[in-house]
Amino acid sequence: MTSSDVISLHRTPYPSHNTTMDTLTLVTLLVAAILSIFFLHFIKKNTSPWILLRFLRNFYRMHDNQAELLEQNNGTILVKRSWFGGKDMLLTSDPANVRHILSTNFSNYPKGAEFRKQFEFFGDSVFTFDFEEWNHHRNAVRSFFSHRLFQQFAEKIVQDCIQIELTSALDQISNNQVVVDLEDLLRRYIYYSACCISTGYKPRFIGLALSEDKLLKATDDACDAITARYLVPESIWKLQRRFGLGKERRLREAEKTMDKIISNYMSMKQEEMSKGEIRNDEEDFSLLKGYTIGNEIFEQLDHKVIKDSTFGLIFAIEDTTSSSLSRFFWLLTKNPKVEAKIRQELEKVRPLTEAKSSSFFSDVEVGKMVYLQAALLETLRLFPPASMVSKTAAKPDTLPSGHHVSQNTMVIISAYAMGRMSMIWGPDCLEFKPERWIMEDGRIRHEPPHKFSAFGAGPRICPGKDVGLKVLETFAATIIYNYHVQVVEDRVGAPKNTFILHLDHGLMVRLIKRWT
Ligand code: HEM
Repeated sequence: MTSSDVISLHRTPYPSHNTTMDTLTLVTLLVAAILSIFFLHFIKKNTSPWILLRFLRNFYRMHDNQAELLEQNNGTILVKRSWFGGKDMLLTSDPANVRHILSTNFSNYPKGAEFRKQFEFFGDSVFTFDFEEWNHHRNAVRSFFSHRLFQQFAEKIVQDCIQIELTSALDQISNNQVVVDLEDLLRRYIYYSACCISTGYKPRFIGLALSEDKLLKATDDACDAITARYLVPESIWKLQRRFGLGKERRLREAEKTMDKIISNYMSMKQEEMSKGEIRNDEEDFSLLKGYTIGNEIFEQLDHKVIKDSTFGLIFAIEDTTSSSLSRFFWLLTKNPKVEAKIRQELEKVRPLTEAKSSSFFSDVEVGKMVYLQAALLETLRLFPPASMVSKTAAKPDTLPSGHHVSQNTMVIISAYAMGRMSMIWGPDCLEFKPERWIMEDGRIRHEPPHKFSAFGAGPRICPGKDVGLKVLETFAATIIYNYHVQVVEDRVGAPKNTFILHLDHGLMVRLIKRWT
C-alpha cells in the first residue's frame, strides 16, 4: 500500500492510546505502573492494593484487564480506594448483582454527584439527571422515540443517508481502488444521520477527503478526558483543568466547540419559528424542534437543557452505532463463514441478478434476516459500545453476591466483562458465534438484559434500542450486499481505552463491488 492510494480521511481524532496520553497523565501512570510491577509481587493477591496496582499496571488495556479480574473473582471486586483518599469502587459483571442494581433496587443506585462531575461535558439532560428530574425527561424521551412520526422520520433519514450519500461515496472508493478507514467513514455518515434526527438539519457535507468534523473531534476529546478522570486521582485532573493542561485543556475546547455548534442549530430553529417557517412533522420531527416549539410531548425548557439534550442524542446515536458497525466488519474479516451466511440470507431476499445501483434494504426486509440480526447481537455481546454503566450507592446495601456496599461507593457494571464471562455464556464465551442467538425454531433468542447488558437494564434501559438496531441492520445489509470489504492492515483490533469501544487504530480497507 502506498500513501498515494490512501484517501486521507482524518486520522488524528482517533489516535492510539499512546498518542492520546498527555504528558502529565502519562508520567503519573507510567511511574505508578513501574512501581506497581515491583510491588505486585509483595502484596497478597486479590486484595484492594493488589487490584489497584494491577489496574495501574494495565491502564493501557483497561477493558480486558477488568474482564480478566472479574472472571477470576466470580464477577465482583471491591476496591477500597478510600484507603488512598478516593471513593470506594465496586466493579461487577455478576447478572444477579446487575439485576439488583439496575432493576430491583434501582432507587438506591442513582448516577450520583460523582458521575455528574466526571461527565459534566454532557451537562443537564436525561443522560445525567437522577430521581424526579430524570423521570420527567425520561417519560418525554420515551414517548418521543415510540411516536409513529419519529420512527418514520428517523427511518427516512437513515435511508436517504445510505442511498444518496453513502453509496455514492462507497462506489467512488471501490471504482478508484483506494484504501479508507472504514470506521472513520461510518462515523461520518452515521453522524450525518444522527445530526438530522436530533436537530432537523444536515451537518455540512461530511463526505470523502474532507478535514475533520469539529463536533466529532470535540466528542472524542471529551470521551478521552472523561475516561482519564476514572484513571487518575481527582486532584491531578482538577489541577490540569485549573491550569488548562493536556486532556483537560482539550476538554475545555471541546465544551466551547459543542456549545457553539449546537447553539447555532438552536438559533436556526428559533429563526424558522419567528419567521413562521417551521416545517411540517413529516419533514422535521427532530428532538430540537419538539423542544423549541413545545408539543404534546415536550414542554419548552431553558437553553442549557435543550442544548445538552440535543447534543446528547447525537452522541447516543452516533458513537454507539458507528463503533458497533466498525467492530462488526472487523469481526467478519476474521470469520468469513459468518459473512458468507449473511450473504446467502441477503441474496434470498434479493438475488444478485436483481441488484441495482444503491441497493438498499428496508426495515421490513432486514426484519426477516435472522442470521444478520444474530451476528449483530453477537458483536454487541463481545464489544458493547457503552462498555460500562456507572452508579453511586445512595444508602448502604448488600448485593446478592454478598458484597457489602457502603454509602457513596461508586458501582460500575462492566458490560464488556459481562459479554466475556464463562459463567454467563459458557466455555466458548470468547468465540464469535451468531448461532448462540438463534433458537431451534429459527427465531432470535431474547436474553434478559441483566445477562446481555449492552443496552443497560431496568428503568434506565436504553430507550433507543430499536432505532439503534435498525441503523446497524440497514447499514450492514447494504454494505455487505453491495461490496466485499477487504482489510488491508491486519491489526489486533484492540478496543480504544475510553468508555466507548471504538477500534484503537481504525479499520483500513478496500471495497470491491460485488456486481456490475
Ligand atoms: C447500538 C446502539 C446503542 C447501544 C448499545 C446503547 C446503549 C445504551 C446504554 C448502555 C445506555 C445507558 C443505560 C444506563 O445508564 O443504565 C443508554 C442510554 C441511552 N440511550 Fe442508548 N444505545 C444505543 C443507541 C441509542 C440510540 C440510537 C438512541 C436514540 C435514538 C439512544 C438513546 C439513549 C438515551 C436517551 C439514553 C439515556 C437513558 C436514561 O438514562 O434514561 N441510544 N444507551
